[in-house]
Amino acid sequence: MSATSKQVGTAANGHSHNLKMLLNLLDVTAPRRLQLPSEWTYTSYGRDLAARPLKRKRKDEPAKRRHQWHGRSSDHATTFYNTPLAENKSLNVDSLTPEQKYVFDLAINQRKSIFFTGSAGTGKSYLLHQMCLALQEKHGKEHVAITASTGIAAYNIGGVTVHR
Ligand SMILES: Nc1ncnc2c1ncn2[C@@H]1O[C@H](COP(=O)(O)OP(=O)(O)OP(=O)(O)O)[C@@H](O)[C@H]1O
Repeated sequence: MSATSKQVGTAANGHSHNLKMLLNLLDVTAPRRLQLPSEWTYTSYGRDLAARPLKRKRKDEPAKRRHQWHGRSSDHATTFYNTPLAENKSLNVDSLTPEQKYVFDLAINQRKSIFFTGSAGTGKSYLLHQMCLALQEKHGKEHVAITASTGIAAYNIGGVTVHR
């Protein structure tokens, strides 16, 4: 009976000790005095501390680079020409494969609304860039909008997200 009580007592003490350790670790009681390196801290204050240099860095980024990543430019053509895929690429219809040429012709010459797809690396992005270049040449850069449903997809094709 006494052994059981002792065991219970020890367990309770252990819990309280563990709780104290946890509170110390999380520094719930005094978050403002937290001095641990940011990667060791788990309080919201610690996360704030860790995020501060990133926020500062983001603020210091040149405006042009921010436009490039977040597509905040109203000039879609500027964003398009800043993407790695579009760099050093000019309109070259002769470079297209017969399948690419077929799709290109449907969209650009026959003005059809089209959906094209294919396996990875079959040249969809390349074709899309060529079509964008052709449309920009035909109608002017400011009249061609390139959009995608997610930020990463938009960045890949030099566009902006649809909701912008
Ligand atoms: N007609 C072409 N002439 C020259 N290079 C091409 C042509 N078509 C595609 N490529 C090149 O082939 C590679 C793959 O093409 P691309 O990235 O357009 O494929 P994708 O179908 O968009 O791939 P993913 O589905 O993985 O995004 C790229 O390096 C691209 O420049």
